Amino acid sequence: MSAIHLQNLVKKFGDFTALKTMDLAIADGEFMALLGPSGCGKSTTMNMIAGMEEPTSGKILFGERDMAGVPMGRRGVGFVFQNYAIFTHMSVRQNLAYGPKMRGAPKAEIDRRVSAIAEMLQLTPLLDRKADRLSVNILQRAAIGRSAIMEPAIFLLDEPLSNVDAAFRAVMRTELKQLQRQFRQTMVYVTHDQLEAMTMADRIAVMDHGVLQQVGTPLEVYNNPANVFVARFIGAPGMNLLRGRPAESDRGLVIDLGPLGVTPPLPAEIAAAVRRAQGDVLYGFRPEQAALVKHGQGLSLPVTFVERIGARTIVHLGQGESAVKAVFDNDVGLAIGQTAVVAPAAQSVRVFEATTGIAMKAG
Ligand SMILES: Nc1ncnc2c1ncn2[C@@H]1O[C@H](COP(=O)(O)OP(=O)(O)OP(=O)(O)O)[C@@H](O)[C@H]1O
Repeated sequence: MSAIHLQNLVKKFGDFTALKTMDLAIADGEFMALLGPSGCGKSTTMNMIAGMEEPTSGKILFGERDMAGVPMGRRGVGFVFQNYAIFTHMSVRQNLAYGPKMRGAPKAEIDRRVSAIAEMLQLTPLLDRKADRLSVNILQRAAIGRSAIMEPAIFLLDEPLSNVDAAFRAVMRTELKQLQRQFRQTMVYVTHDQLEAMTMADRIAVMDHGVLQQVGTPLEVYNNPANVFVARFIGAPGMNLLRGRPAESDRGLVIDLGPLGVTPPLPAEIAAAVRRAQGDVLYGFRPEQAALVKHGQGLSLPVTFVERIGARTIVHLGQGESAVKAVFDNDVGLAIGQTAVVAPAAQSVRVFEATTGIAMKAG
C-alpha cells in the first residue's frame, strides 16, 4: 500500500516546466532521497506526492491507488518542512499529543505514544517546556516527533535539517534513519545536501532542471554516474573530467588529452565501449582514487592550491580545462608551484561522451 509510483509526472507553472516526465518507483519501506541543486524540482515533486500541488499530467499511485483528486489530509502522509511547524504557545508534550488527540485516541494511549516518541527523539526532559523557549534544533526535533507520532505509512521530509546547526544535523541524520528503520515507513527525503542523501537513503534520485538524471544506491551513483551532471554533483569534490580523444597505442586504447599527454590504457571493458563511439570523450576519475606516481606514468600537472581539512588533503592541480583535484588521507607534502604526477586507479576510470555527457558502459 505504501509503495509510491510516479508515472510520467509533469508539472508546469504557466509556460515554465518545473518537472519533465518523471518516472520513479519507490518501494514500500524504502528511504528515497530526492537530491539536486536549488530549483531542480525536488519540492515540486514532493508537494505533488503530498497532495499540495496537482500534477499537470501523469499519475501518482500509492500502492495500486491513484491519488488524483485525493486531498492531502486523506493521503495518510506525514510531512515535515524546512521550517518547523510547531505550536509555540503549547508545550512539547501538547505538540506531540496534538495529532493523536485530534484523531480521538484515548488518553492512556496518547500518553504512551508521547512517551515513546519523546524517548526516541531525546525529548523526554523537555516535554513540559513551552515550545517558544526552545532552540531551533529542538523545535525541528519536536516537529519531526509531531509527524512521526502519527505513524504515517508514508513520511515526507523536505529539507528538514537545513536550518539546524551542523553538529545537530549529524545527530539527526542518525536518528532519522533509526526512526525509519523502526517504523519501516516509506520515506521520501528532499535535500540538496549529498551527505544527507548518501548517509541515510537506500536509493537516491538525482535531479537537475526538472529532469531525473539517475536513480541508484548511494554507491551506484558515486561509482557509476549515469552522466557528467551526476559525476560532478556527487562527491566532494566531484569527479575530475578531462576532455580528450580516444587513440590506439601499443599498450591498448588510451585517451589523448592534448597538452596533458595520453592517459594510461583504459580497462578492457571501458575500452570496448569507447572504441564503438565517435568524437571527443570526457575522461573521468574520482579525486579520492588518484595516486601520486613516478614521472611518465600519469598526468603531470602543476600544484595550484593545497587544502588541508584535518587528516585529509585536497590538492588542486592544473588550471581551466585541465584542472584536476586529488584527495589524500595524509599530508603528501606537496606545495604550490611543484609538479605532481597523478594517475587514477585503473578500475575507477569512467568515460563519458563529450557531446551528450552520457557514461559509456560496457555491453
Ligand atoms: N508556484 C510556482 N509558480 C511558479 N514557479 C514555481 C512555483 N513553484 C516552483 N516554481 C519553480 O519551479 C522550479 C522548481 O522549484 P522547486 O521548489 O521544486 O525546486 P527545488 O529543487 O525544491 O529547489 P529549492 O531547494 O530551492 O526549493 C523553480 O524554478 C521554481 O522557481
